[in-house]
This record gives sequence, structure tokens and C-alpha cells, in this order.
Amino acid sequence: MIVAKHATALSVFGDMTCTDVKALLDVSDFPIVVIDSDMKLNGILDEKSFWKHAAVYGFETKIIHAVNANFKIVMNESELVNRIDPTIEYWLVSDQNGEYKVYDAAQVMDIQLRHQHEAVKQMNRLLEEELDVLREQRQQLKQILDSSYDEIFVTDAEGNVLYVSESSKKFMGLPPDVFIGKNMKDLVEKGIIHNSVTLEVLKTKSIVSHQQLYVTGITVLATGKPVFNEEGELSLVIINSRDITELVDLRNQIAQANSVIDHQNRFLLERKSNPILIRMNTRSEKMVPLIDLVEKVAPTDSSVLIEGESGVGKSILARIIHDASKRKEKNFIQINCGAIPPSLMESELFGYEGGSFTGANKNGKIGLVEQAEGGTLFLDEIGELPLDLQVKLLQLVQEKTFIPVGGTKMKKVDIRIISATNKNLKQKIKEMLFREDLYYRLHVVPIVIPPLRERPEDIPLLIHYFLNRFNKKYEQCISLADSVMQLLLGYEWPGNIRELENLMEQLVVTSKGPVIYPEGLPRHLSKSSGTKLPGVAVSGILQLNKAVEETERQILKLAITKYKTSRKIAKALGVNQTTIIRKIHKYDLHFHEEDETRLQAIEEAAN
Ligand SMILES: Nc1ncnc2c1ncn2[C@@H]1O[C@H](COP(=O)(O)OP(=O)(O)OP(=O)(O)O)[C@@H](O)[C@H]1O
Repeated sequence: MIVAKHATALSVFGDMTCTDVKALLDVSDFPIVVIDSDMKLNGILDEKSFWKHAAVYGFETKIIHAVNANFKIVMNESELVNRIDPTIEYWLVSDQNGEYKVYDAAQVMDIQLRHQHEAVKQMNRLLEEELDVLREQRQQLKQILDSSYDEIFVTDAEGNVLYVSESSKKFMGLPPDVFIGKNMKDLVEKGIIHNSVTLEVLKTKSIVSHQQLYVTGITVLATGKPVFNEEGELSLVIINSRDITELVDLRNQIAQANSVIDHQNRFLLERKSNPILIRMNTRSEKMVPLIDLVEKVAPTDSSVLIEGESGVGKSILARIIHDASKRKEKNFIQINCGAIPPSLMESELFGYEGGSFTGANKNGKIGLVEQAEGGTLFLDEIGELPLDLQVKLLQLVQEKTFIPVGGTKMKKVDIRIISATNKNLKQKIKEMLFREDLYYRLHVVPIVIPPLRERPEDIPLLIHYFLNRFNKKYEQCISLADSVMQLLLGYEWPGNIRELENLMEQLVVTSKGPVIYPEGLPRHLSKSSGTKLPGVAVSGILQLNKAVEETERQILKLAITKYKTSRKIAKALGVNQTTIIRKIHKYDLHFHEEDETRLQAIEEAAN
């Protein structure tokens, strides 16, 4: 059988001459297997040695002398792959029929290289597959981490940021790219991260937890965990940050509520039976200093000047002071300086001697000052006292002496003077309508009653007080619907307690049924036109916290359209910027802030 290289080789006998073999060369190809008559393999005849041998020894010489005996026989081709003996020049693969395939060293090397190449390719294919699986797993892991509500931060043992979850946008207001690849120390130095938990974990190599406040207004509980490799060396730091803003808010609200309740309880407990508190019908904290002051000043003889808007209860307070003083058994004389004509004022106040003016009683008349002997003289609307009388009053206040109209003899009295005004006396002094020396004499102890709108907690108390009073007086059993109470709570009360008192009387008298609904209120109240917050309309009962939230949401929405940065909104609404950002997140309001600091931080971090 005649075959080419790699195929079954041609076998010839060793005693054949080169001429014999040459005749076969047309149908064969080198190398040729040379055997002896016993079929024993002598060697391999290759092209080079054949021609050399023929050239040197002539074509009649036997080919046995030209064979190469440096060969090795193997049983199948796969064995060639592992044969690495470089000294062997020919490799013969024998099949079961005793036929051979011949491979020279270069071909074997080729086979080996091809095989190695295949093996590498196969390994690459496997690696590629494995890589695909890993990629997919990595992608899944990233999706899982990114969908986490918590923020996850991973750094290596040097603090280089390896991974940041997508929630960083919501938590820190910055995308993960801003952090990834950066070193934590640099991020802290640039002010992008404060109070870094990672750096502490790197230092202590133990679990660290911190509460942190981000610039977005979100408060988180950040927990950092060190991860160690098999050699026990720190390899990663994993930070998990959980949004606890609402929790903190709630905690603060509860603490605040508790402190208010504590305060109110203490306030009410301490003063439960305090007659001043009862008569003033108050439970407002704003009134505490006033009640304390009244308690202190009432037993003394000091002059008191009560200031406050019209209808806040100045007259009532004057009476309370008198009743709490040692003069309580004596007269409490009240005179409204604005209600008596100036021409009659002097004689009303100081009295007159018999026959001192036309039409006067011939026996004279005791004035209010003298009537107050041993007790209290209350001068209401003192700002209306004519200037000429102010001199006489100054003498009365300073010396407790006076001369009646038409009289010549100085009289002395033992009185305490309380005055009240709803005017700005200092302004009147500037306008030369009130004497400064008299002002300071009356103003020894000033007491200012806050208007009703500044102590809304007193409104329900007073409403019940007046409802009771007028129900009794008119033999009625009228009550208010909750919606009416809401409207009354939101009203400004320019006329203060007097206005409230009048309204309650009017409602009890005019009510068509036992319950008063918003329709039964005067127009200015039922339309809520006097509410403190423009645009906030309450038309029904809802939980207070819901009402507060809705109001906040509406105000924020308005402010967002008007002001473009959270700093300006914060300024306009009188709260800090952190609160604004937190509330914008809370109400999920659409707000695109062109915030200089934030952009600056991104740019810096990207550099
Ligand atoms: N704490 C109170 N409890 C119950 N009623 C009150 C209280 N304070 C004031 N009032 C009532 O409100 C009305 C106005 O009170 P008062 O005359 O004392 O106010 P005022 O400040 O002196 O007013 P003005 O400045 O107009 O003289 C009175 O009818 C009074 O009964």
C-alpha cells in the first residue's frame, strides 16, 4: 500500500537498491518504512538520506545503509501528544494490521502544539462560560443590592470605594459614580462624607454603628462591618445605612409631647387650686409668668400697669389683683378714663367742696379716689386721661395726697393704684400726650396680657366657660359641632375674649337647634376668613397630624414654585434647610434644585 506522510507509510525491504526505491517514488512519498525479510523494522528512509546515499554510493547500493534508526513506535496517535522526548527523530504509530504511520519530530511537535492550542481554547471556552455565569451572578447581586431600601457602601482594606448602591441618590443626593473608585479619606476631606463609619471600622477592625445626618435631611443608622480573608486580614468594609428619619422625628415628637405634657401637668398640678388661674380661665403656658408675677405683686402696694389689646381681660386682672391683696375687704373702685367727659373727670376723681361750681351739690361730693380709701383705685384706659389732670394724678400716685375741686386743704388717702391701657403709652409720651414721669410712676410693675391668638389652647376652655354661663343664663343646652370648634380655633380673635364672649352669647340666644354647625356662625367665621394661614381651609374633622401634614405640603408646594433653592425656601418658611429637604422627600414633591453646593460637591468629587 502506498500512502502519503501521516497516512500509512510505504514499507520496503532493506536489501532493495536505491534504483528499486526510486521507481516507487512516483507513487510514494518519504519517509518510507524499511524492514528486513523477517518483517523486522530496520528504520526510516527519508528523502534527504535517500538522495545523499544514492549520490555518494550510487543507485545500486542497498537502502538499508541509508535508514535512520532513531525512531520510536507507539500504539496510537494520542500517545504522540504526551511524547516529549526531543531526541527521537521519527515516531511510528502502529495499527492492528502491523501497518505504520510515520511522523517526524516536527510533525509530532505540531500535533503537540495543536493539541495544546485546543486544550487552551477549550479552557478559554470553559472560562468564558464561567465568566458569563459570574457576570450574570454579579449583575443579579447588583440588582439585589441596588433594589435594597438601605444604602450599601463597600470599600477595600485601604478605604477605596468598590461599590455603592443606587440608593445613594436618595440618601446622599449623589449618584454612586461620585464615590466609586475614590478613597474614603479624600471623600471626608472634601466634605462629601462626614463622620465616616468606614474609617472607624478600618481603624478598629470591629463593627461600628453611628447615627448620621445627611445633607438631604435624611437621618440614618450606619453600621459598618469588617470582612476578613482566610489569612485573617481585613479585606472589605461593608456599610449598611438605614433611613431612620421618621423614627427620629417620631422620637423627637414624643419627647416634645412628653415634655409639653409634663410641663402642663406640672403647671396644672401646681396651680390646680390657684384662684388666679381659675379666674383667668387659662391653661396656656404663655400665661405662666403672668400668673407667677400676679401672685408675687398682688400682696404688695406697688403700682401696677396692665397692658394688652382691647378685651384681653385687663379689668378682670385688676380685680383679681385686688382680691388677692390685703385690701380685698375694702373698695375696688374702677374708673374708665376714656368714658368720662374731660370736664367732669377731675371732680369725679377727686370730688369737690360744697358750692365750688354751678350746679354742684352744696354739701360737696366725695370723689372716687376717696371712695377707694383702704382699697384699690383702678384707672382703666389711663392713656385717655387729659394732660392737665395727669399732674394731679402724679401727686396722688407719689404722695397719696390731693386737693378736691374748689378745696384748699390737702387730703391724704391710703390707696393702691392699678392702671390699664391698650394704647402704646411710650408713643403717647413721644407725642407729648402723656407725661413721662407719671408713666414711670404707674409702670412700677408692668404686666402684659398676651392676646388670645397667642394662646389658642385657652380658646376651648373659654368657649366651654362662656357656653356654660350663657346656657345657664338663658336656660338653654346648646353645644358646638366639632367643625365649629375647628373654625373658632383657627380664627384670629381681633376682639380677644370680649369678642369670644359676645359670640357665645349671640350663638346661645340665636341658635335654632341644640347643636351649632358652621352655617350657624356669623359669615366672617363660617368662611374662615380670619384664619391665620392664608389658603388653609378646614372644612371637616380630620386628625390633627393629617391636617398639619396637608398644610405643610401645600405651603411647601407654593414655596417651591416661588423659590428655586432649598436655602431660599427655608428662609421664607423660617425653618432650617435640612428640614425643607427632609419634608420635600417626605411629601414626595417634585423639586429640581439648582443647588450650588451640591453641584460643587459633584464636580470636586469627579476631579
Ligand atoms: N379670663 C377671662 N375669663 C372669662 N372672661 C373674661 C376673661 N377675660 C376677659 N373676660 C371677659 O371679656 C370681656 C373683656 O374683658 P376686660 O374688660 O377685662 O378686657 P379689657 O382688656 O379690660 O378690655 P378693654 O381694653 O376694652 O378695657 C369681659 O366681659 C370679661 O368678662
